[in-house]
Formats: sequence, structure tokens, C-alpha cells
Amino acid sequence: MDCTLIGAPLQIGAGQLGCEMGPSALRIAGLRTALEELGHTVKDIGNLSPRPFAEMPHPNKAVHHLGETVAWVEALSAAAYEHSRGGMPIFLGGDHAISAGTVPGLARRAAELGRPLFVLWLDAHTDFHNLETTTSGNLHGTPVAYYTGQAGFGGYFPELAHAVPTENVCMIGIRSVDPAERAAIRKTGITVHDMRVIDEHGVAVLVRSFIERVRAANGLLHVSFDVDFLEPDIAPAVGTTVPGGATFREAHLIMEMLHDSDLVTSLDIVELNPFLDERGKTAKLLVDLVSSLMGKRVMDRPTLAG
Ligand SMILES: NC(=[NH2+])NCCC[C@H](N)C(=O)O
Ligand SMILES: [Mn+2]
Ligand SMILES: [Mn+2]
Repeated sequence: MDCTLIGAPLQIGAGQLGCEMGPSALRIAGLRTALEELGHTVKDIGNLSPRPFAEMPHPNKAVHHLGETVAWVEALSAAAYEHSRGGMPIFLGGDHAISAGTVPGLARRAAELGRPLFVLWLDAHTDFHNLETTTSGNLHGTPVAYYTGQAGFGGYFPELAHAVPTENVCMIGIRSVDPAERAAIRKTGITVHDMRVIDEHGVAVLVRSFIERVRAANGLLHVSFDVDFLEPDIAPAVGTTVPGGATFREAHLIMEMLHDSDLVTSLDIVELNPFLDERGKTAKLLVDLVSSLMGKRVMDRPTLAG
């Protein structure tokens, strides 16, 4: 497969600085070599940068760095469209606000191909605030509401040409939801698998049923991987840790199942804050997880059930 690495060193969407170093850490941890060893062709286009921007005041005084975020959203949306002609774009974040750009760009590509776009959101958080409901003002808490076409972005974020239908979004790993997000998400078709659902059913059945839905619809599948999806002990390099995350094995299993599905067409790796890492441990784990998604496995094939 042809993979394109696209650095998106956006950090002001998060409450703590440091995600700007995320693309570098993923490169230094050996992402390119890992993919090449699996037989993929890798092109690294380097890091994107936004157009010049002016700050944009918003009536919600908590909102910060809106002008800068909007400039990034535009750049990312254009890049996602451009690099999704074939092959696999891998967006190296950057905080999760990058997905307010990547997903709309991919949705535009999907619309052109006449296929629906599905999103698997692996995260502790739903990131379903809009500019009016966010209390932290950290815009990494808003991308899902934006790319699914919810109200509360008009006049600030770019007009959305191709919203992702909420029915096409599946979230796994959720364990921190603000009251306004909970109320808003309830009115949508988004599938929210919180940790309770994982504990009761296991991740395999949840991932399998979503994969089958994507397959039945002949969809394109975008995976958005927030580092805080993982248990903080194994992935400390993130500013928004929440205890009780996905284990090492759960995360690898999801990646392996996604690989076997052959449906994944694009990927975001977000929220890696190398300033908070322990000797590159989180960055290395992320490289291993991307490897599993891209075909690395222990045995040639699973030995029990396929
Ligand atoms: N992408 C993330 N890590 N998002 C965390 C968001 C946390 C919280 N809901 C907020 O809006 O501030
Ligand atoms: Mn997130
Ligand atoms: Mn998160």
C-alpha cells in the first residue's frame, strides 16, 4: 500500500502545549521504517502549516485560538482531499482539532467517489462540543460536532460541504463526557461505546459489528486515534489522561481486526504530547499500533477463529 505521512503540528487546540512535537516524535520512533518493513511504500510530505491568520474573537470568552484553528482546518481539509486519491494518508497530530480538517477533506473525497465515509473515533472523550457549549474553550473538544454538521460553528469554521452523517460515526473508549456533550449526542445517531460496554462485551464484538456496517454500505473508513483512548500507564504522553483506558491487548486487537477488514482508508494519530512522555514510550507504542493496523501480526493467521 502507498502510505503518505502528513505532519500536522497543531497544539493550541489542547489545554497544554506540546502536541506540536507529535509528528517529530512519531518520525523519530520509526514510523516510516516500521511501515516499510511491512512492505508498504511510504512518502513523507513533511509538516503542513496554516495560512497567515488573525485572531477571531467569539462571544464565548472561553474559546481561544479560534483564528489559528480555522486556518489549520482549511489547510488540513485541503491536504486530506488532495492525499486521498488512492493509498493511505496518515495524519500525524497535533491535537484532536486536526480532525475538524481531516474528516471534512476525506468526506469531500468520499462524496466524489460516490461512497459514504465512516469514522471510528477511538478516544476517552466524545469531542462533541460546539463553540457555544465548550467551557474549557479548548477546540480539540469540538471536531466531531463540527464534521457531523451540528449547529454552533456558523460564521467561524468553514461552511461544511459534506457533513458525515452521525449514523456513520462509532466511538469506542469513551469515559469522560461533559454534560452539554451528553445532551447533544443523545439526539444523534452516533454509536457511543463507553468503557462499561467494553467491559461487558469486549472490544471484538463492537469493532466487528461496525466493520460489517461499513462493509455493507461499501464505505470508506477513517480511524481517528486519540492517545488518551489508551490506559495512561502504557501511554502517559497526553495532556488529558483519564484512568481506565484501553489496554495494550485491546488496542492491538482493534488494530489487527481493522487491518483484516481491509476497509481502512485513512488514519489520524492525535494528542501525542512528547513533552509528557517517558523516553519515547508512548510514541513507540503508537508506531507499534499503526504497524498492527497496517498488517503486522504475531502468527501468519489467527489460530482459532478467523
Ligand atoms: N481531544 C481531546 N483530548 N479532547 C478532550 C476534551 C475534554 C473536554 N471535554 C473539553 O472540552 O475540554
Ligand atoms: Mn479526542
Ligand atoms: Mn481524548
